[in-house]
Amino acid sequence: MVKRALISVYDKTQIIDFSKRLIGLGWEIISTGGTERLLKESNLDVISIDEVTEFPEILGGRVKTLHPKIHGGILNRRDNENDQEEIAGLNIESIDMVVNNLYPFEKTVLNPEASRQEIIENIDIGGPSMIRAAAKNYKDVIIITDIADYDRVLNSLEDNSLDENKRKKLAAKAFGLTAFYDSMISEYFNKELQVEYPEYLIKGYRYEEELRYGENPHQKAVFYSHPLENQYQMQQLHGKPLSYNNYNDIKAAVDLVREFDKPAAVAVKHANPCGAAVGNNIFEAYSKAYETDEISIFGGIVALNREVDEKTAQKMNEIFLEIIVAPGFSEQASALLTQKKNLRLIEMPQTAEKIKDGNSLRQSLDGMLIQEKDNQTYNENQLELKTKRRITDQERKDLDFAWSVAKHINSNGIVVAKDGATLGLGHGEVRRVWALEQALERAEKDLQGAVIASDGFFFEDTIATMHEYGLQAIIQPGGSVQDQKVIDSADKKDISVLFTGMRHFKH
Ligand SMILES: NC(=O)c1ncn([C@@H]2O[C@H](COP(=O)(O)O)[C@@H](O)[C@H]2O)c1NC=O
Repeated sequence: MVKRALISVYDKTQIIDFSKRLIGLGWEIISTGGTERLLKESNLDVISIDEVTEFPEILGGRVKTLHPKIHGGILNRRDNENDQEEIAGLNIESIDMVVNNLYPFEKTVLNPEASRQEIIENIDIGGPSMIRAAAKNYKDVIIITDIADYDRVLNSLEDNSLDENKRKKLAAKAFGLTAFYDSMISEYFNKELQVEYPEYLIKGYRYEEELRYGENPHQKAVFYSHPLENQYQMQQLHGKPLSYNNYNDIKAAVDLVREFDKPAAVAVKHANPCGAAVGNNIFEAYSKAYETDEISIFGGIVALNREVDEKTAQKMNEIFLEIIVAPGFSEQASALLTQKKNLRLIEMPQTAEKIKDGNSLRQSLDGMLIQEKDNQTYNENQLELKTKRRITDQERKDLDFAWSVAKHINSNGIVVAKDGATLGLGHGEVRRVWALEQALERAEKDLQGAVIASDGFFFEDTIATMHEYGLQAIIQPGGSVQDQKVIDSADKKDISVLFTGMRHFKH
């Protein structure tokens, strides 16, 4: 029996060559409208889909291959007598290969000019149905959904090596594609309907690259990208490929730098900031962030919310940095920084923009935890000075700055800040007062006029330690049963305590 392939492709790249080789191997080709025309123009012998279905394409192409003659031809079990009798009686001929790629839903959805109608028309129905049918019957039918597989499959046909396992691999890829395709459609509908937490959470990711390793060299790792997300549009301008830890560190640095309107710089180590500052220009911001901790920044990841200029680049070049992320690099800055082989430069316009609303996802136990992004700082109406001592204007600015930084450090977190720069940071301590002690010990500088931010409420021990170091202003959410005790002891020690009414734990 002559083998028959049904070819119906939106993206017609390489389809002529593929079809020629397939015909050369003795196969017959059935094809749909546009694909058929193209192949016929190249003088290839093609059977029109209408000849098989004895039914015209209808509804402007919405129904072309959705027909029992097609699906029966694909789905019949070659080793099942009943199936064979049935299709013979109905004059259905087997289809042994399906070559298909789908209407470009992804591209259409991402096109801001596309109308809703165009988006809907780009939901392929017949394609996924054929793909799934062929993939289900992989024992007898070859399913090709990727242009990159054309040569591989032809080679295997030529040397007779397209065994069941290889066909199963093609089928697994095909089911992955249709699920991925439907995930985008479902996300699009839910977004339009503003359904935040749908009954089934379907998110499709596309394989991007293998990473050298995971958090540690003995762990394998890869990166998958989401087709419809564009919150972090990275373009790597220079340096080695990114590692697994690089991805996480970049996110940590960028999320923090996006808090600020003024020129800002953030240095990150192990996904926690080791220095952050705002300044009148990006050089000043970077210099101040650097001075927080001139040791830890070494080998760190730096994010900036303004273009990197030559002067800043010169200063950055004085030490070893792993990555610099910024909305841009001046020509001179780029020329200087690209001299360093081991430095990676990432351009990301979003470093200069606020984080958009939405959810963050984290895989946990056997599922996925979803929460709204921590996109708020505090509610102005709930901001309350609970103590008697007045806060100076500079302290108020620094409290705001420190509070924004505290949001981005692992809890329990404490930030010591002065003049728009961190002096010391205490992260991820199991006791808050330890985080405070760490931050103060690290500050190592003149603490006169410095302020403290605490991502969660604290007890009297924090006030006692502040007093010991001569610190006089702290910002915190409040909300503890011991709040009054804290306020009383702060008043006794002439310390100002500003309540935000909003907590910022980060785990
Ligand atoms: N409706 C159908 O029966 C149908 N069958 C195949 N398609 C799609 O039509 C495209 C190919 O069309 P053409 O050969 O006319 O250029 C492919 O992307 C294929 O997935 C269909 N189109 C959409 O659902």
